[in-house]
Amino acid sequence: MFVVTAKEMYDTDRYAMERVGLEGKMLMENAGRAIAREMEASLAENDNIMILVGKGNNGGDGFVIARTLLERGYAVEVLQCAETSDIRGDAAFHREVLLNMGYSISEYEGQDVESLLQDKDVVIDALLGIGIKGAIRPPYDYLITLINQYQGKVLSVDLPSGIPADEGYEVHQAVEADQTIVVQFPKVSSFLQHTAAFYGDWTTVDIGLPSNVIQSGENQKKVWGRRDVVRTLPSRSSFSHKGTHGKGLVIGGAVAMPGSIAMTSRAALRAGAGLLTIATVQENVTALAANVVEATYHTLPSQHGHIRSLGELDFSYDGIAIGMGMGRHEQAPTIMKEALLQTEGTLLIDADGLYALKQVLPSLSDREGTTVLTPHPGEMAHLLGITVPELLQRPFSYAQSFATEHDVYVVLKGAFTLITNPKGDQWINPTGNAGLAKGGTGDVLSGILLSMLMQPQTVEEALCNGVWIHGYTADILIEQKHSSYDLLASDVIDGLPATYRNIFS
Ligand SMILES: NC(=O)C1=CN([C@@H]2O[C@H](COP(=O)(O)OP(=O)(O)OC[C@H]3O[C@@H](n4cnc5c(N)ncnc54)[C@H](OP(=O)(O)O)[C@@H]3O)[C@@H](O)[C@H]2O)[C@@H](O)CC1
Ligand SMILES: [K+]
Repeated sequence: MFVVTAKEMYDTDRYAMERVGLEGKMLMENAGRAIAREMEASLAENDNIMILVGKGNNGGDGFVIARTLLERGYAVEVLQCAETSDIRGDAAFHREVLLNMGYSISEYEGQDVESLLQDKDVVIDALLGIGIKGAIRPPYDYLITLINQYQGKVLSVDLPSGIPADEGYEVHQAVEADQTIVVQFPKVSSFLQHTAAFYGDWTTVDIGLPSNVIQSGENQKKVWGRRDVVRTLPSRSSFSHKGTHGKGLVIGGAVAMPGSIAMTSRAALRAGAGLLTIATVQENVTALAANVVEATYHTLPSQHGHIRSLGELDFSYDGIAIGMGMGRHEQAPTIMKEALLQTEGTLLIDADGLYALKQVLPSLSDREGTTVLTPHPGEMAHLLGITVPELLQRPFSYAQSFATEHDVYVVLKGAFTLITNPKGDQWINPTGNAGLAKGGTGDVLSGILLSMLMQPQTVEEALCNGVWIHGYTADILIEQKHSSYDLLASDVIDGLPATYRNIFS
């Protein structure tokens, strides 16, 4: 499923009209009818419905929705919140059709909308769509405030009015929808931390727009769904052996932090790694060996409880993960630089490793092999030299510029984990829940990703599948046995068998 910006949506619209021959009126008809059909699932037969219609094409959709619902017998009142002379083009056309069918339209002229809403069960918000620019102007500011005070159900058309399609905007005022019916493609703002909640539950409707424009465009954004996982996750040959499933190495840990590396390693093994070696400080090996019995160990020289150097470490592995529980200390950048230069194959860098990386960033360009960074917003902001709020305003652009500049894959963790490849293509992961906001879940993700990177699939597939599996496992655990309060990172490791059984069933 493609995720689009306002520009991509307008380009597609133009292409459909100018090149394909789908008229704007027809698209609006398709949109309004499909949205009305979808909304019916949330409506009761005798609901009193108010549609608030704005001046642009979002309002145009509103006229079609009104007509469709009226024809189906619903009690619908249409409140046009713009001057008739300001309504133009396809929206004006569908306004006329509504009137020609014998239905009436009330115009907003400063009347008491609050009391008009009092006897309504549902408000349909068709005030503003992807054409919004700047701070909300009257009368929409007042109407949005009223909608948000209103106690009944609020259904938004395409976007909750006031929310732009794109990233990079501060939102001061917007409709808090219970449900949003999105035209054709989800917009970027449904995956941003500060705007997603305004959408409520959202779903898309197909209005017959072609996807060629987006498919042929640069820097595509897609949601990675269950079907993608089932399609790409390699099943195992009965003739495979442990070497076929990847020989991995995890470098990290310190005396004060033995848990991280244990979780990464257990997760990697559970997720399917064939062989795993843990390289860590000698003080931790005995305890770790009792905990992760399937791994082999390489002891590293230590100083003050952390890794002093990588010593005689052998780097010939199918995949290497570094950084978890390593600590932030003086030797860390030198260790990181060595790992960057010595690892010929795939190198995944997480946690403290990312802080060390910041100091040796130029070495990234000396690498031939695949590099994967798995930062949370704090780590990503540190790497970019910006603040977390700045990053969260534009996570898509920042992840993209970093990935393309440094020729790396970036897995930016968050409520909507974003995977970016070095070309700048992006995938959004829809799985996961608040239970994952707990220490150790990042270590577990690194382990799953390390394992995935060693299986026969592309790097993109490995990362998207790994992130999906991690989130999905947490979702199943919350649904069946845990809650978002008590879920632990190690529960996610223990939940992996059920996930695999489910995917391959
Ligand atoms: N393929 C597609 O794309 C299809 C799209 N479709 C639908 O069309 C929608 C996009 O329509 P659109 O372009 O007319 O924009 P939309 O948001 O309705 O209105 C913008 C108007 O609002 C105003 N305005 C702007 N900012 C403002 C503010 N801050 N505060 C107050 N007012 C503000 C501004 O007027 P201005 O005040 O600048 O004169 C402008 O004229 C889209 O979301 C979808 O629902 C479907 O019908 C079919 C296929
Ligand atoms: K809207």
